[in-house]
Amino acid sequence: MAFPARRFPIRQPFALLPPLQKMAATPNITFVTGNANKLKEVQAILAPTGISLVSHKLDLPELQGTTQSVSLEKARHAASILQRPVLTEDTSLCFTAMKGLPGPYIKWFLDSLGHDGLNRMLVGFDDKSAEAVCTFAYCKPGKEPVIFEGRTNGKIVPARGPKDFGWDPVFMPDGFEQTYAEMPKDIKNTISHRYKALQKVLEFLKDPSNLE
Ligand SMILES: O=c1[nH]c(=O)c2ncn([C@@H]3O[C@H](COP(=O)(O)OP(=O)(O)OP(=O)(O)O)[C@@H](O)[C@H]3O)c2[nH]1
Ligand SMILES: [Mg+2]
Repeated sequence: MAFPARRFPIRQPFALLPPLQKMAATPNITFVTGNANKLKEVQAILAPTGISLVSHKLDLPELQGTTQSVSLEKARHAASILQRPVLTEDTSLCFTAMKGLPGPYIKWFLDSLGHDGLNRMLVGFDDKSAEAVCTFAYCKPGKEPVIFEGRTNGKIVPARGPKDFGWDPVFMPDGFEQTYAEMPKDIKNTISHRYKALQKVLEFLKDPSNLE
């Protein structure tokens, strides 16, 4: 199995996960998101599989609750509006020192406080560790969604790198000296919370009975 060449500094041996494989049958998937950067990453990660992704932009209500409950409700809602099977995604950024907060509310913390504010939230704590969590949910209209989670551990650092995607500049994954924003996209897309969750989505999609 070919692995991407290492073109980035690492602090410790770190195994890159394998690229996703071409699928025998390639379903059409409706991915519902209002976030263009998420869509680009999902398209890039799924490219080797042959799956064709139809994207649909909906501004879905997001209930308060755990990462899982927010994801489940987003998927139920999207399937009910579009009346077809859908894939949705919700991303959390969980600070260990804050017992998992901001978690699913990271979007609002980031919008209000910016990168500097996210760092300042941790000033009183020695522990700067955080977990990026991606939760996909697949749902058919009227049925219960199935969820798939991917997690990547790292720490919160002063912003470094391009600022075009969310909190990427302040998240440095464990084993790397670069933030998500600084590292090449093809590296982020092989270690990220999103990549790990999509691996599980693909396992599920390989079973045709799950798509009926
Ligand atoms: O630096 C980042 N690297 C990532 O890999 C990543 N994935 C999501 N995000 C941001 O985290 C919040 C999640 O909120 P979120 O899951 O509700 O997304 P969203 O509302 O933008 O889209 P969607 O809900 O329509 O899919 C939003 O601010 C996203 O921009 C990321 N930031
Ligand atoms: Mg959202």
